[in-house]
Amino acid sequence: MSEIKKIAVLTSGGDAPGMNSAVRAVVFSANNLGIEVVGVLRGYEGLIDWETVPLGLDDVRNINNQGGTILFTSRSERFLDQKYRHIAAENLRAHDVDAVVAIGGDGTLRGAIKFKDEGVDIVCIPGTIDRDVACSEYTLGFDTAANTAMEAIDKIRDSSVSHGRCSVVEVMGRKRGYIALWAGMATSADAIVLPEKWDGNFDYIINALRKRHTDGRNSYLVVVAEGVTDAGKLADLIQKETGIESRVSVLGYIQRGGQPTAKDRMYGSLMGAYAIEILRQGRGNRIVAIKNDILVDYDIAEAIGLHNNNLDSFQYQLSLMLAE
Ligand SMILES: Nc1ncnc2c1ncn2[C@@H]1O[C@H](COP(=O)(O)OP(=O)(O)O)[C@@H](O)[C@H]1O
Ligand SMILES: O=P(O)(O)OC[C@H]1O[C@](O)(COP(=O)(O)O)[C@@H](O)[C@@H]1O
Repeated sequence: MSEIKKIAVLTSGGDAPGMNSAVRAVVFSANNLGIEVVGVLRGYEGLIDWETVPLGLDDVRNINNQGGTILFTSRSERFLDQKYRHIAAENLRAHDVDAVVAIGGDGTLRGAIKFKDEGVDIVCIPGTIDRDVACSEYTLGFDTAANTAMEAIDKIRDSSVSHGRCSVVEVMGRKRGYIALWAGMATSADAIVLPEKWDGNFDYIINALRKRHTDGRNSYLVVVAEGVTDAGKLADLIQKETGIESRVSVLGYIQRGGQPTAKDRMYGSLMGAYAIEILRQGRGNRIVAIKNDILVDYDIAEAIGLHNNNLDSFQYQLSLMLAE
């Protein structure tokens, strides 16, 4: 890679708390090296339409505490089409941009791989509340989302206890159960239903709730990851099979919003700065990741090839034991 004089930064896919800290660190770190930064609006869509803003220090000074992403984001259908990726690459060349920093989840990574074929140097930062980027132990936004879910479930439990009901709470995470596991354990859920462990059988939940009912307990909490089943149907089933009055709460987008936790601000800052360090070293087509709590980076193609559908088995076993 030739010397970097100008870069573009974008956020893509689901917004995640901490993305702003990463953008801020990218701008500060680039500025330190005399590299110009343009912010691309609405993820890959903004590359295709060349919707950009210049980003200087004053543009990013007070964004650490903001949820969402100041650069906006999108799920770009057009970027799936090579014709539009070519237009995006031509736009970058026409504006003398040497490299792109893309902050997003596994879809953003898949887009980055394809974009590489258009001759674009790209460094990715894992940003998604789902924590589903296999190469990295952490993805920006997870901590904030898990805390938001925990606080919401605490409140739901207050009502559940008052009425002696069963609350079934659905949390986000696509095919991964990290938000459910963390929020469920933190709120002492009676059952946590995870995609990674789901065998299509609700009997163990029904039996566990029946036993609690018989033992005289008067409130029940089931946390279910969205990747498993329809939470409303599960609440209906619980009511039908156990006689416990049941209600469903789907937490939805509150899990994506709100002020980032210190962890997301810190990791956003670290990952943003590390992305610029990778480019300074003349390396492209990398993804920043966390391994053993240390910053590392992988070739994007190698990272995409990694699959990790396992949950930490100690954490999982503990979640079962604590729900007894
Ligand atoms: N196979 C692919 N080829 C090209 N672009 C892709 C591909 N998969 C995803 N993308 C792009 O990445 C964007 C973000 O991916 P998405 O799955 O929506 O969110 P996330 O990055 O959070 O997982 C998509 O909207 C699309 O524009
Ligand atoms: O914003 P949309 O398109 O409704 O997508 C909802 C999905 O986005 C997420 O909130 C975040 O996922 P990504 O970060 O992979 O985009 C998922 O947990 C959820 O399934």
